[in-house]
Amino acid sequence: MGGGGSNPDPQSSYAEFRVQNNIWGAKFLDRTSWDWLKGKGKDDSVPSHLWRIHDGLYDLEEFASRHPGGESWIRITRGSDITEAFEASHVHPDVPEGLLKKYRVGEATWPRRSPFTFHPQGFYRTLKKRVGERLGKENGPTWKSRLFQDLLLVAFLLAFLRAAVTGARLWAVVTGTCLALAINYAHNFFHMRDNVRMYVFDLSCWSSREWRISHALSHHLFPNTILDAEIIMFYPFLDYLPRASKGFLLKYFSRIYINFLFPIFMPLDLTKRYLNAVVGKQSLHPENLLPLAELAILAFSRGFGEGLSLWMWIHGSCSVVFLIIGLTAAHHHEDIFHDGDRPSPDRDWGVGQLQAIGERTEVMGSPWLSGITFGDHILHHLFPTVDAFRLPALYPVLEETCREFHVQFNRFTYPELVIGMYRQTGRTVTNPKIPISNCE
Ligand code: HEM
Repeated sequence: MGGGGSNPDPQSSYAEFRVQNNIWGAKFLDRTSWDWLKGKGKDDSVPSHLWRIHDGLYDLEEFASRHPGGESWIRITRGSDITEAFEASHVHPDVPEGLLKKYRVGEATWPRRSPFTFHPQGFYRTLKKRVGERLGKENGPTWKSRLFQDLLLVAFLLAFLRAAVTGARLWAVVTGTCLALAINYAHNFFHMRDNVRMYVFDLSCWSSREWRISHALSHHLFPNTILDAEIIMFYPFLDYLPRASKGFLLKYFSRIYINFLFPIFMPLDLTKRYLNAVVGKQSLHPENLLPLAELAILAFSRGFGEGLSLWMWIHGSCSVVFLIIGLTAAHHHEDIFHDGDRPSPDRDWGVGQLQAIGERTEVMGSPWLSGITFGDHILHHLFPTVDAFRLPALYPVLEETCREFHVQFNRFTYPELVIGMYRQTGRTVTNPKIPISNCE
């Protein structure tokens, strides 16, 4: 990252190492969420049996199984710095912070590798306090939210049955579209404490368990930096970072050919997961078998060849719809911070989030539309455990705090973000102007 004294050194950072050495071919199977976690642990230099939060070292082994948010969040992050995850996950921090004291075993004497800070009087902590007060005790899913997820699931199941009975490609495409919308919303649920609706995500070729790492712990906490696993998800086909070394193909043609690769990205991820399971590099969990169960149903009703073809149409369409919505949702535009651009002098984590996100004006404040198109993105990034249906009520608090700290959040129309996304793929020059500043 450009600027900022405690930033990770790009040359030694595992994330950068992965971009340069671990992309494709023989190393293809190594590029997983679990590898990102291992790399982060290496970068953070935290003893492998402990967890770091701010400058404290904690032994959370015994606490993990009692963690109200779910055991896995704690287990998978052992041996790393979880400051950002801890701060962002607890909108009511009093109880978690009180509990922490019990598990403190030492002091971390080396600086954090993260570029971000959480000053008690800074932007994020101030905003979080106000948001906590505004929400009251409740931040989990509302009944409307649960109903919405269930309706999206039912739409997928009905379309799937229709495709299985008729064998029609059109119904396979409708099924894939319904699936993409259902998993977009299911992403709201995998950020929360463990719950059954988060597994809707696993009906697709993605895995909620892996996305809790590559998306919740990586992308969400370090958006558009080299610590963001999603920023290099499409490398070497596409590179969103403004690098001078970008070759001719990446610079001029990736914006064209990437569209033709959309249908295969999600099925490729599933293939990688299964291959890694075969070679013993990762284990499969029951929810990872859901796409296979879909294939079995289709093969049973249509025969293997036609069933496989339908399955590919469903997941190819899902991949296209999901990626079109996801890539144009909020993060890629030339006026949005990408690693290498000059960051704001205030390294507050919340300000960093504002710099790396653009809000789409068309869906802002409307959870029914935002939920299926990754809208209300800024508030969702800042408070990922708060239900999508509770976010619109938080805009007045966000706006008031932005005014007070002299920061603003980016707003774009959808066409601006689509055009910006394609232009960003060819950007080679870093942005010296600070997109959002509260210091100059
Ligand atoms: C990797 C780090 C962590 C992550 C990602 C995480 C995630 C979560 C999530 C998703 C929830 C549910 C939030 C909700 O429903 O509002 C939660 C709740 C909670 N977590 Fe964590 N957590 C982490 C670390 C910790 C630690 C270290 C502690 C304390 C030692 C802790 C204590 C709690 C408590 C007490 C709650 C319940 C809070 C409430 O109901 O208001 N968490 N956590």
